[in-house]
Amino acid sequence: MAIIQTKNLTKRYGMKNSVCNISLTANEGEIYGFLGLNGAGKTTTMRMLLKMVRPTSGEIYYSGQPISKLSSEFWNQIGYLIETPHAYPNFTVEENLILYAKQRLIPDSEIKKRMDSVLQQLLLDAYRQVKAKDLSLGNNQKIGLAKAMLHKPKILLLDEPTNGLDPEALVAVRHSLIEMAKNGATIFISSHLLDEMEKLANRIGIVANGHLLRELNLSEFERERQSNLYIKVAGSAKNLADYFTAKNLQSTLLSEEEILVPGVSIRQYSSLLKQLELQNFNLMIFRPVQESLESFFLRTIKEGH
Ligand SMILES: Nc1ncnc2c1ncn2[C@@H]1O[C@H](COP(=O)(O)OP(=O)(O)OP(=O)(O)O)[C@@H](O)[C@H]1O
Repeated sequence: MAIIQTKNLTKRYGMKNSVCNISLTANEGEIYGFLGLNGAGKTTTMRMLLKMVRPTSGEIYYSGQPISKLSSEFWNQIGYLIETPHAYPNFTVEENLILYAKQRLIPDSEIKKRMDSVLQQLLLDAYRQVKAKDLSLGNNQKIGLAKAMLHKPKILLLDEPTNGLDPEALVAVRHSLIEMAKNGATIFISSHLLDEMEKLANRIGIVANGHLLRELNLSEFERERQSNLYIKVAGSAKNLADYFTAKNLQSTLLSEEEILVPGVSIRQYSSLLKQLELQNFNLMIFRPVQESLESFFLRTIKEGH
């Protein structure tokens, strides 16, 4: 079921379209990675989804309801992280969260339990009594995430949520978000951290210059990402590259001993392997490597222009 949907969403500032005819869909339980370079239009789209910015044209629907018709109770089911600072600087982490829980109308009897759970999930437990102004960048970001998650929202909108997080925190946040999505939450994340998104998202939207170039789910991405053949030889990979060139196959030299050959299907592997052995190439590694989301993203943007 479509939970977040936009139709021809557009935002113009002066003569420039920051967001141009974006039609996207995030379904129930999906983690949607909204990917784009700096200035692509991600935050502007997020702001429109959160009613912080009025679209120039186009529509936004939540669970099929136009955004203008949504009740205030509905907005209570949304959690978001969009701008810094996330907290009152002179309040401790705990004080900030209690204040926020009250604003979110979480019953007093529930607040401590929710707060304990979120602080533990986000590895923020040890900082409960620290004032927000004394926190590191990453821990400040975690307060923003804790606030977004505290009331167990059904929809989460997160703008660059993993900014400033260390590797341990990245894993913790990833697990928390995956767990929320498994429990039915729909999570819409804008990011340009593609390695992280590859581990997290099960639907991807690629935006460039305000346009949505591609939207695809995980199985479509699996089908479309290129498979490359990676070969390492004991000796000179340049000779191997020349051999492929003679066979009209392009290749990329990765180092003196390594080479990447795109566009070879796995069915061709055994005959190619035999040919290379016949040519006396001393093969050390011969295996497929999947194109990364980063490479797919850059290729999509390049082709989209
Ligand atoms: N209030 C505004 N007035 C004028 N132009 C704006 C305004 N807000 C955003 N823009 C422009 O819209 C474009 C998209 O900006 P946006 O912040 O949405 O990009 P982004 O994808 O979130 O980038 P980043 O990854 O750097 O945060 C940019 O060219 C930006 O300068």
